[in-house]
Amino acid sequence: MGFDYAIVHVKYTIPPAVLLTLLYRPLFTKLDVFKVSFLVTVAVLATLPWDSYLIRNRIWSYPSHVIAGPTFLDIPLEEVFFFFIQTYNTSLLYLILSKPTFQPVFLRPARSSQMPWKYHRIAGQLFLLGATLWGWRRVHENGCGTYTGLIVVWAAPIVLLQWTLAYQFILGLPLTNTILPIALPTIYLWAVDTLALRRGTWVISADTKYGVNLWDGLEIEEALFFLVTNTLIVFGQLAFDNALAVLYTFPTLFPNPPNLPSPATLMRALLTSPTKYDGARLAGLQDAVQRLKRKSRSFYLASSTFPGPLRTDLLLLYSFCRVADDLVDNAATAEEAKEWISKLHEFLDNVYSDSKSSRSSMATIHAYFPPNTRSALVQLPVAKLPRQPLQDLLRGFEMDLAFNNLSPINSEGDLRLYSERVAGTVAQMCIQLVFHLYPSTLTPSKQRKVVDAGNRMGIALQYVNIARDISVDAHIGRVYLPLDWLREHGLTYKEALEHPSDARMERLRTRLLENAFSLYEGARAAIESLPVEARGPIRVAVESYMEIGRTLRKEGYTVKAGRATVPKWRRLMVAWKTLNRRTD
Ligand SMILES: CC(C)=CCC/C(C)=C/CC/C(C)=C/CC/C(C)=C/[C@@H]1[C@@H](COP(=O)(O)OP(=O)(O)O)[C@]1(C)CC/C=C(\C)CC/C=C(\C)CCC=C(C)C
Repeated sequence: MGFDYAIVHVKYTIPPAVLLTLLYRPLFTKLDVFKVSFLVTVAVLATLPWDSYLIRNRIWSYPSHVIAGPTFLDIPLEEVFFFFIQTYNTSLLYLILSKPTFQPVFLRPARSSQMPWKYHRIAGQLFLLGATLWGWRRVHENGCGTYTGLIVVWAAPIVLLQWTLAYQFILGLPLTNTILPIALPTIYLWAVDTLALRRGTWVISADTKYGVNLWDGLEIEEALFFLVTNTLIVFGQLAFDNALAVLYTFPTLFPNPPNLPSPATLMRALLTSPTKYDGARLAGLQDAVQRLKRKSRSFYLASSTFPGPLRTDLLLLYSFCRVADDLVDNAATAEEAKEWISKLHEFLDNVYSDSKSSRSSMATIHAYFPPNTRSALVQLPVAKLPRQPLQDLLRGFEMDLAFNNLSPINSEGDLRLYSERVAGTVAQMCIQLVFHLYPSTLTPSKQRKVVDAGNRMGIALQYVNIARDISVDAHIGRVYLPLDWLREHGLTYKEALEHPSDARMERLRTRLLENAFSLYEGARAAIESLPVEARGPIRVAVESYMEIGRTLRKEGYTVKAGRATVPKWRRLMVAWKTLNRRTD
């Protein structure tokens, strides 16, 4: 009896598990727990009979002085624990590395005659079939290729199934989602194995191995075993995510998908032919991701912390708000801007009208809006959003048009109304989307209170936005600071437009930021009443933006294109701290 194998765990497998858990803990959703538990269960169940066979046939063995003693199906418990912890560690690494990627946009729609990567699929299948036959022969020969053959015969059919179901996803995703989560734990386990074998923790029988080392101390069979098992785990995660992407991306194929889908539902999603994928929806999502990436670094970072289906809806909402705002802002004349707003109102009339068909809405979109904006309108998740905040948002844009050598913002009340319309509404819609996806246990009146707090938070964010953009806005003939504030500081509207960096304007910026932070302080506790899946991500979205306000309050901040910017490393720090923090 000994503890060498247990010490390998204490030294090499448990510390990464703790580290990865701490890193991913704030983002760990119920769906992640379900996914990891499912894979761990499958991995342990699939490995036990195989490993038991290997041990009983003395392909490998454990000297009695290195294991504690208890076994299950002749497998030392330390080894059973290894299957569990390896699957857990590799799965968590995959979850962390794949988090920044919005995976649904890597689904490929296909026409029946033209399956993307058809030949890659066939080549992969032939290779894995060939490998299985090759392994089978090595096992039958019962010579030095036996152990390799047993690894291949056991793993290749499972990889073949995973490949057949998810090859498009596997081939399309960035390498950070595929090769990297396989390579990192494999190399790590190769290093651990080198140390363990050198110390004789486990021994491979000389008769059933090739006797070839990848490097001194690492047998080729062991190297293959870790590579193959990590591939099984990551491909398992990818197949699972492929199913989730199909399930949550195509409401016409899967209306109201459950938050925790059953294996049967997942299989149905995986078996859905790519010819049925809605190409327009995928294009809309791709446009939305690119739009967010280009236009808002704060919300782009925050978006990756949201769970999949909520991320989809928020991206589509962002895309609509951005397109509408840009159409109005980039219009050459006030007349043109007004026309865009009335077209957008007509769009809302159409999509919220019971009597108009979706075909007539599409016709309006095609007749009125430029091609590069259409996907944002078509994909707006209207079924999950009330009409009122969208309409108020357009009324906020209308207020922008009233700037004409004059300002429509006379008082602090006007500023608040404007900010409520352009940003309070956005916050209300974000919360509606959260409640739609993750039904809350709060009473309707408490839910309304949360929406009200969200509204105030939206106003706070808009104040920060205005404080950041004083110079940029002055260049386009707008000063959003209330006229009575300007008067209190002896400034006329014209002076404020011409001298946005005047010391008095700086004092007004400080006053606006104070208001922003006081609204923020009053509203932030309500985030903790949101469904648990949304709390951390909403905190990140809010804090990443408020960090711009904190930067503006410090002296000597960096300005890019006339705007204060927060360096990437600081945005990441804020996101990380925020995810781990709780407001009281
Ligand atoms: C994570 C993610 C994808 C979030 C998307 C949020 C979203 C839908 C944002 C829409 C943004 C937008 C283009 C709106 C049009 C009107 C506008 C310009 C509003 C200002 C945004 C600033 O964006 P940006 O800096 O890119 O704008 P400009 O370059 O100046 O054009 C706003 C400041 C509004 C943003 C407000 C929110 C995102 C609301 C945040 C509040 C919550 C999520 C609720 C908090 C909940 C509680 C309970 C307190």
